[in-house]
Amino acid sequence: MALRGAFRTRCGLLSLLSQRLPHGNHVRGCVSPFLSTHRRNNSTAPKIKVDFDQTAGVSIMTLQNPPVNSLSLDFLTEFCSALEKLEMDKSCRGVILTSGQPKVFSAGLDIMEMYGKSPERCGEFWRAVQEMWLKLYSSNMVIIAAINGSSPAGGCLMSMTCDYRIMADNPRYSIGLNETQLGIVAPFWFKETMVNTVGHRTTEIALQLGQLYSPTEALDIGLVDKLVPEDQIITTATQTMTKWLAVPDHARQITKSMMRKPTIDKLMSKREPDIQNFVSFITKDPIQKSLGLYLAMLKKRKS
Ligand SMILES: CCCCC/C=C\C/C=C\CCC/C=C/C(=O)SCCNC(=O)CCNC(=O)[C@H](O)C(C)(C)COP(=O)(O)OP(=O)(O)OC[C@H]1O[C@@H](n2cnc3c(N)ncnc32)[C@H](O)[C@@H]1OP(=O)(O)O
Repeated sequence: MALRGAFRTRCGLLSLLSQRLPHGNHVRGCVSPFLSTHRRNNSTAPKIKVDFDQTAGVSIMTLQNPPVNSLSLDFLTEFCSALEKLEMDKSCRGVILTSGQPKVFSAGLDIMEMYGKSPERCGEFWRAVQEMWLKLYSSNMVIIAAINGSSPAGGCLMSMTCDYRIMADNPRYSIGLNETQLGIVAPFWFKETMVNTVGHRTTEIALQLGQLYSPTEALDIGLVDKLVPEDQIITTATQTMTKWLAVPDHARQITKSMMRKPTIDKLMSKREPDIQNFVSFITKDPIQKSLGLYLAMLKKRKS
């Protein structure tokens, strides 16, 4: 993908931005003309499809927020509500997360939710992002990601909250926390989720470079656990789920909690300051300009 190439160049968008961005304070509604016509998915169709196999005790949650499953406020609200229902249903012991969109698992946080929005709206959005992470990372259910497409930034975060990650073996797909490439910063709980997944040193390199990995590279560093041909991703996830569900729930759940609790507690105790940090950071002029340029680049590479 052309964009992946751009992400990997040292003299990419970020250095361009550092040369061009003026310093400034808060911004309101700096929407550039091209964005006013930016196609949005305002459909009221369900953004999550849940197929529950009662016999197996497993649900498949299919993300269907076209075109790229970006994590908008509406999407996150619907996702959290669907996950909560499954969590409360004792007959559901496992969830497979996958995408109904071609080539993309999730494009990450919806950039339009962070661009030209009021501080109040940004705060509401960030609370929903936190909620998604908290619900997934602390779930008692076994959650397996069937990553059937690219999964940058928030999409990678979502995948990393799962207990096991199976990715389609397609070199055109990529996964990673590429926030710095947008001129933004992965917050501490994104960082800690990655440290818990691939270790400190790999995370240090990955986050500073905003690195996106091919499936093979992701497998090498342990960002995903298994690669399979795309048409085998759901059968492999189902087989893997059977293995995980063979372990007594209470023992597995206590172990999972023991591994994840320190990170969860840290966000729980800092939720409000984390929202304030996000709002004050994202509404700054240079950050808004950086996001605007990134959106323009996304748009331009299509033409
Ligand atoms: C003291 C300091 C403290 C600092 C810390 C404090 C706070 C932290 C601050 C900020 C944290 C923010 C964390 C952010 C996390 C994120 O997730 S940001 C999102 C990052 N996502 C990306 O970079 C992905 C960009 N997209 C792509 O690379 C590609 O779209 C693709 C996913 C690979 C799919 O490619 P393709 O199939 O070719 O599709 P198109 O590129 O043509 O896209 C179709 C349309 O979708 C639009 N789009 C794509 N991604 C997004 C997105 N994430 N949000 C919104 N819209 C998106 C794209 O522009 C196309 O639109 P049009 O059809 O042109 O209208």
